Amino acid sequence: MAPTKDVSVQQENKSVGIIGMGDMGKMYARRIAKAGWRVNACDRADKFESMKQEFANTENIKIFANGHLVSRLSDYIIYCVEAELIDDVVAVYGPSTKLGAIVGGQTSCKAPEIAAFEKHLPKDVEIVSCHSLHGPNVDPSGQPLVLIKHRSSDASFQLVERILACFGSKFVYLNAEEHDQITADTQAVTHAAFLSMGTAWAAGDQFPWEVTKWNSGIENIKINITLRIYSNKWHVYAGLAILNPAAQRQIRQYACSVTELFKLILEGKRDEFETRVRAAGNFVFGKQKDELLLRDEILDQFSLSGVPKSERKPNSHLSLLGMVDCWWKCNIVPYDHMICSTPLFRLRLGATEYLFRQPDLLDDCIRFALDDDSFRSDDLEFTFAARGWSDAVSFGDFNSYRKRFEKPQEYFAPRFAEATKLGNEMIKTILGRMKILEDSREAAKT
Ligand SMILES: NC(=O)C1=CN([C@@H]2O[C@H](COP(=O)(O)OP(=O)(O)OC[C@H]3O[C@@H](n4cnc5c(N)ncnc54)[C@H](OP(=O)(O)O)[C@@H]3O)[C@@H](O)[C@H]2O)C=CC1
Ligand SMILES: O=C(O)C(=O)Cc1ccc(O)cc1
Repeated sequence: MAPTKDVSVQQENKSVGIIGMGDMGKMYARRIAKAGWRVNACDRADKFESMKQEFANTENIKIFANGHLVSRLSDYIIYCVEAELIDDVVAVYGPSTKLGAIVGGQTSCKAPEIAAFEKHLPKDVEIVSCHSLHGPNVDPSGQPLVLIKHRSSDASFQLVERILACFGSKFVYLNAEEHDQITADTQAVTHAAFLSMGTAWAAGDQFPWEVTKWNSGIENIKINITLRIYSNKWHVYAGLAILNPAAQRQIRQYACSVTELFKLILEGKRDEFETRVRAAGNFVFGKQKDELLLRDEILDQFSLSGVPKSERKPNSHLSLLGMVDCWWKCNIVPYDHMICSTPLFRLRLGATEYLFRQPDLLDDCIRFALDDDSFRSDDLEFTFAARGWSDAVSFGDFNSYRKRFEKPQEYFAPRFAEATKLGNEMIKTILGRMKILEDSREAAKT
C-alpha cells in the first residue's frame, strides 16, 4: 500500500497543543488530528471529565487537565481562548512551554496576543501565530488563513505551515500590525454595521422579514447576516473590535458617516448629499469593471419572508451608503482587503457593490432617501444604533458590550434556527459564485 499522508506526518514525531477547546479549538483539534498529528488539548479544569468523554474515541487527540500539561508536551501550541483572556491565560501556562517549542494563537486581534507572548513566554520559545478568517462551521478549504512569523526560524515556520496545511486554506503572510489594520475593516466594521441593523430593528420592534418594506434581494443579505451574528457568541465580536485600535477608529468613522448622511437627509440638502454619496462611490467602485459579485436571482432564493417582488419598495439604504462613505473617509479600497476577507465581509462588499454599480438603483436610493419619509424613523433608529455600538467599542467595556449584544439576541432568538439554516445555504451559494468570479479574475490576470 502506498504511504499515506498520515504516516509521513507521524514520522515527524511532532505534537500540537491546543489550549481552549471551544468552537475553534475543537475544529482545529479535530482537523489536525485527522491529518495524523498527535494533538494534546485542554479546556478549563472543570471541563476535563466531559472533554475526556467527548474525545474518548477520537484518534490522535488526548485531553489533559490543564494548559501546563499541554504546554510541557507539545511542539506547536495554539491558544484558542477568548481574546480578552489571552494575557491571563498565557501568563499562567506560558512559563511551562516546552524548551524550544513554537507558540501561536487563534485570537482575532494580534496586538494583545503578541504582547502577551512577548511578556510571558521564555526567550527560547518561537512565536508563529495564525488566524482562520471564518467561523467554526464554515469549510476552511480555500478560505484565508493568516500566518504571522513573529519570532521564528524558517524551519519552525515551515513546520507550522505543514501542520496547518490540513485545512486546505489559502495562507496569507502578514505581520501582526498589518493583520490588525486589515481585519479592522474586514471584520470589525462589518460586524458593527450588521449589529447596528439588529439593534435598530429590535428597538423599533420589527421582525424585518415580517415587514414588506424590508423585502428585496439585498435586504435578505442584511437580515440573514444580522441574525447569523446575533446567534453567535458576543465575546468573539467584542474582542476583535475593542482590542484593536484600528477597529475603534474605523467603527467611529462608520458611525460618523451614518450620522452626517442622515443629517443631510433631514436638512433636505439634496446636492450635498448626492455629491457626497457619488464621490464616495467613485472612490470605492470607480475602477471596478468586473461582473457584479451578487445577482438578483441568487439573492431572491434566500428570503425569510416570501413577499412577492411586485410589492417591494426602494430603500434609503443608509447602512450601505454609510459603509461606502466610511471606506472613502478612511481611504480604504475594500477590494485591496480581499486577502483577509471573511464570508461576511464579502457579502457586505457584494451588497454595497450591488447598490453602487447599478446606476438606476443608486438613483432610486438617493431620490428615495430625500423625498420619501417612510424610512426616516428606521434611519433614525439605525443612526442611534451605529453611534451606540461605536461608543460601546470606544469605552472598551466588555460588560456593556455584552448587554448591548444580548438585547437584540433575545429578541431575534426564536428565528435563529431557520435563519442559520437559510444563512448557511445563502453563504454557500453566494460564496461559491463569488469564488468562480474571483478565480476567473485571477486567471485573467495571469
Ligand atoms: N468563533 C469564531 O467564529 C472565530 C473565533 N476566533 C477566535 O478564536 C478564539 C476562540 O473562539 P471560540 O472558539 O469561538 O470561543 P469559545 O468561547 O467557544 O472557546 C474558548 C474556550 O477557551 C476556554 N478557556 C478559557 N480560559 C481557559 C483556560 N485558562 N484554559 C483552558 N481553556 C480556557 C473557554 O472556556 P470558558 O467558556 O469557560 O471561558 C472556551 O471553552 C477567540 O479568541 C476568537 O476571537 C477566530 C476565528 C473565528
Ligand atoms: O465571518 C465573520 O465575520 C464571522 O463572524 C466569523 C468570524 C469571527 C471571528 C473571526 O476572527 C473570524 C471569523
